[in-house]
Amino acid sequence: MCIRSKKAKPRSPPGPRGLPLVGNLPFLESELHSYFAKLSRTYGPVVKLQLGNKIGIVVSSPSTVREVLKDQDITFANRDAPVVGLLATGGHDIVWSPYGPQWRMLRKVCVLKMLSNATLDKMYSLRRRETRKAVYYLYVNAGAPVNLGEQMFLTILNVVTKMLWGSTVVGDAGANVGAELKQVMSEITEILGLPNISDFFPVLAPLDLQGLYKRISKPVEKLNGIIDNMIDQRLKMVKGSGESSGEVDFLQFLMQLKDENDSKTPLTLDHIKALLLDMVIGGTDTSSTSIEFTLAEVINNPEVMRKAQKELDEVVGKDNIVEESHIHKLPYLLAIMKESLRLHPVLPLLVPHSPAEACTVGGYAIPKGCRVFINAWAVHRDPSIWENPSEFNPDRFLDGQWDFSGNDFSYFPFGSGRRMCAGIAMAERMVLYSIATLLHSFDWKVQEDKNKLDLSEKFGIVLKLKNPLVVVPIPRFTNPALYQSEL
Ligand code: HEM
Repeated sequence: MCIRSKKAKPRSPPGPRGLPLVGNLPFLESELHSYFAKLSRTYGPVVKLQLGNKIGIVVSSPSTVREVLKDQDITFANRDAPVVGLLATGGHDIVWSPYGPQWRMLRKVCVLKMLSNATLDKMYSLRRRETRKAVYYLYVNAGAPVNLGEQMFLTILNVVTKMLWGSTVVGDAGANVGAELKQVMSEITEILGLPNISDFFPVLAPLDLQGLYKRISKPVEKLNGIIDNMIDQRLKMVKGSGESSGEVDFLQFLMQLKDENDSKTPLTLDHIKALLLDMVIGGTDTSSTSIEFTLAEVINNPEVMRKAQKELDEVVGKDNIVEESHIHKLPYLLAIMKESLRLHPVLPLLVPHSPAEACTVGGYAIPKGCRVFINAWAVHRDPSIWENPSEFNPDRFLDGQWDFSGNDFSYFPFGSGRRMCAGIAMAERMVLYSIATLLHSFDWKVQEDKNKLDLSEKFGIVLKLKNPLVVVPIPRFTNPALYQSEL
């Protein structure tokens, strides 16, 4: 229910003046998250922007975020889908579906079945294998600078795609698909991150003035081709004519679910394709970028690295390798992940929400259908909430006061409420297991000509490090057998 005052008509939120027709569009800065934080310091926790024909609302205090994501959760459960985003998934996926029966059915399949702890447990061997391969690669290249961000992206991409269709493609075919996916995904995410006139002036959308729709069409077509091919191969396997490694994967599971067809809202092939896309696009870049930021922060804070390695040595030992079963015994490591996601929430403005009806937030009028940016990045660095907010200090999370549940509106890196991240369980496993393995297996040094790593951020659909994380791994184990690719 929307909260409406019966007395005075609520005022429009304050915000910077714009130009006729285009409004504030020409003044948007490329680092949107820090620009919005600056506006909030001037205009307050609810700011209005005129973005062409569209109204943008920036929300950036715990109490106003709570009004949006908790008190009026249902009203704000819609998305304002970008034109190019809809082209990629046809609107059949979770991320861009409007709040309704289709979204509910997809989310249920995803959270309760595909990404449940039970299913994720069954897939541990896949995550382990890919992580061991990465460790071996780093060992072989020890002592020399490696692009750790790129390595982590490839590792997570392999983990995610193996979980999606690992037993569908076997051998070299899998590696080729990985390389092709990396290419098309970087093209798609780059275009998704660019402001598009078609979103701000829907009447102009058919003209595609910046050519973004045309540009994204090619990689989207390729991505669809890859996924169609996976589905074809899986269908052939069902008929008994394909190879299989014997492991269960999401695609296999979704095809079974489609055939069972026991829901009022049936799962179609279009849904399956769109769900796979959500997992690849939504799951890979977010997780690998978090790993990258976390390692970069730890390397810049040698005392944190020392404490993390001490904890790992005590729990895992130095003549053993990290397993996922160790993770719950590593509270300092969890505090490191939380602190990294506080300083660098990889979706700093979440995914834009949109109210289904006019309502009020912070006492201001919020029009139906506007684009709401929830500035998690600004809340996570608010000095009235966090002591020395720009300092990387995992200790602040050791008392367990904040978690990933989204119940506290001072800390919500995965969002909160109905539309919060559907992949938290998987993200937590992949990120913690990777950073535990990287810190346990290696010491990390910056390149000789540098004292510290530059942690400047670059805004995009996913917040990234501006400069690639190039660092030097130094093996910690005396027994070289612990670095062999698969133990
Ligand atoms: C560290 C890694 C990750 C972070 C920080 C993260 C964060 C987020 C955030 C902030 C949202 C938007 C919440 C909102 O708009 O209110 C989101 C949505 C979503 N995430 Fe994640 N995510 C991560 C990894 C993953 C993974 C691994 C998957 C799946 C494999 C995933 C699947 C999704 C989906 C499907 C949505 C859309 C939910 C909906 O609209 O109902 N995410 N995520």
